[in-house]
Amino acid sequence: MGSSPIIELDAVSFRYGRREVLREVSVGIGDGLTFLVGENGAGKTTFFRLLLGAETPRSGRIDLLGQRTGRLSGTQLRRQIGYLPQDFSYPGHMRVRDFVAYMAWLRQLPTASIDEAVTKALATVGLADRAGERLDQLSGGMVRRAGIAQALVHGPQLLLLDEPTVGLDPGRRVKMRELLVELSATVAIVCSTHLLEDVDLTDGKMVVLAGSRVVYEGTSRAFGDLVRAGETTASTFASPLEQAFLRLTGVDGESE
Ligand SMILES: Nc1ncnc2c1ncn2[C@@H]1O[C@H](COP(=O)(O)OP(=O)(O)OP(=O)(O)O)[C@@H](O)[C@H]1O
Repeated sequence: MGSSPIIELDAVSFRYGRREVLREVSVGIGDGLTFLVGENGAGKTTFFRLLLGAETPRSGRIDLLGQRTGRLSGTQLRRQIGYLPQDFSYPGHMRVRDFVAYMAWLRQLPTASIDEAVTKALATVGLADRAGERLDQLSGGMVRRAGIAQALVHGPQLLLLDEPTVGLDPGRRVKMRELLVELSATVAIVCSTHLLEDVDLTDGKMVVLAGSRVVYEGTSRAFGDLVRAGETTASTFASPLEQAFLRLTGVDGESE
């Protein structure tokens, strides 16, 4: 994992009205794969919206790709970042290939390169053989993969994926994790999840959000070690991984 900071937050605070979401959060994210982990409502989507300039921090500084977020133009954002929103809505009637091509065109990829870029993006996510099908003919996991294809088709420097595993069964979540690990060799990825099973504990980095703070920032391997070394009794039903998470986040049971 490289050390160049792609995302840097310095003492960032944000609230919706009286609801505090981030309190003086400082964190740096570099190359490779980073999992942004937090319970429902922890602020993962808000974190992405702040990066994208869709929300403005109340205080603090956010640098993205070496520039202060507010100063990046819409065009720069579209070209350099690939985003898969959590509530990924897609035109079901469109064919997979046409949809990804349309998204490439929106990101202002030169027309002459679109065909090749779409073919490459669909092959990368394992959808080459479904390119001619309508999106509403795909399974949930395939739709998410089409969502990733549209996010990376224009060759961005950074992929922001908001809960790409939502609604997927355990087998498909494992496949998604494998895909992200593979992709992260060529593009920096921040992937949010509330499911610890999604995190690759052999590689990559983790940022854990809870109580408006970053409660863990480090490699996921070190988090795994922490888990194995921990002797918590947070919940007898939780796996060791969940126990460590519950201890860090101070939550024992369902939130919200
Ligand atoms: N537009 C909004 N106005 C007011 N409160 C909001 C708004 N959007 C989010 N919130 C609140 O801010 C907090 C953080 O929400 P956010 O969607 O960022 O969390 P999350 O970690 O992405 O959650 P989830 O895993 O459920 O998607 C929650 O308490 C949520 O209810």
